[in-house]
Amino acid sequence: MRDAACHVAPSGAVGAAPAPVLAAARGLAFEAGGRRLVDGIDLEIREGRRTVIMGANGAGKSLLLRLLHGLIRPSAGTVLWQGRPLDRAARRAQAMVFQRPVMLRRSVRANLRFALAVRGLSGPERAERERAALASARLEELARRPARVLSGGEQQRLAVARALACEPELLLLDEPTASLDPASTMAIEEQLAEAHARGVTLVLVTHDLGQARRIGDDLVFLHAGRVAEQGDAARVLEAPRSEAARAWLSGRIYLGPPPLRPV
Ligand SMILES: Nc1ncnc2c1ncn2[C@@H]1O[C@H](COP(=O)(O)OP(=O)(O)OP(=O)(O)O)[C@@H](O)[C@H]1O
Repeated sequence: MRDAACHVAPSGAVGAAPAPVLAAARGLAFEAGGRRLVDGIDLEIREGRRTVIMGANGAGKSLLLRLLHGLIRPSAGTVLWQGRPLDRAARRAQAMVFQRPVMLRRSVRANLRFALAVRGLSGPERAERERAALASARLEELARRPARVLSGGEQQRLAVARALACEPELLLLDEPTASLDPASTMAIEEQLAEAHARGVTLVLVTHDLGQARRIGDDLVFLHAGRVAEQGDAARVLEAPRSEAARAWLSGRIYLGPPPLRPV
């Protein structure tokens, strides 16, 4: 990942070649309502890394995630996937999990089946992925229950398992544990740890400092639609260099520049 002058090597990899860049943003901007909400973002997501995105409410974290996933089109700049502009095939190599799980009005099992059906898998392979997803979400006992009656934590475990069942190379998560209790949060983090161990690259938006410490390899701190700071997660959390990150991490309210730019 990089800002104006900062390239971040994978942590602990002194002298080792950095992992290849999987996804990148180049001069990424998004405008709406006469304001530039995301402004000039440059970053690189490296294969197998866990990147945490933090910043105050309204800093542009969700917009950045949506831009990276191709859900919204940038007003300027580009999202690259393995060095090429993001296209349909690249989007299929990604999955996204939202703060509020989006469940079909069907059973837990049918939600998994629906996600897998569009992937052109053989019957046995679909059945195996379905079994593995139910196990990783610890929902075997609830497989026949309507997904929408599950608790918030159960639904989010299902959402993560469903996204991972499609075997994405990159999983983007937008505050997946924001409304969950510590036990449910830990269950989601275990799913993410398993996925990471299998080589899935993770990008996670969170306000939870403990979670950022537990999960983050790299950290991108946004302020007013721009990257205020990025680097090794432990370093940014312990010794932030930007005033925006310093203020936020110490619980102060920072209203300093740059404001969201009118366009
Ligand atoms: N389609 C849109 N049209 C106009 N403004 C928008 C649009 N989408 C987002 N915004 C605004 O852009 C800013 C950034 O939104 P975003 O959802 O990315 O923030 P965030 O950092 O994820 O915040 P939070 O931590 O509260 O979830 C907010 O001020 C929001 O109101």
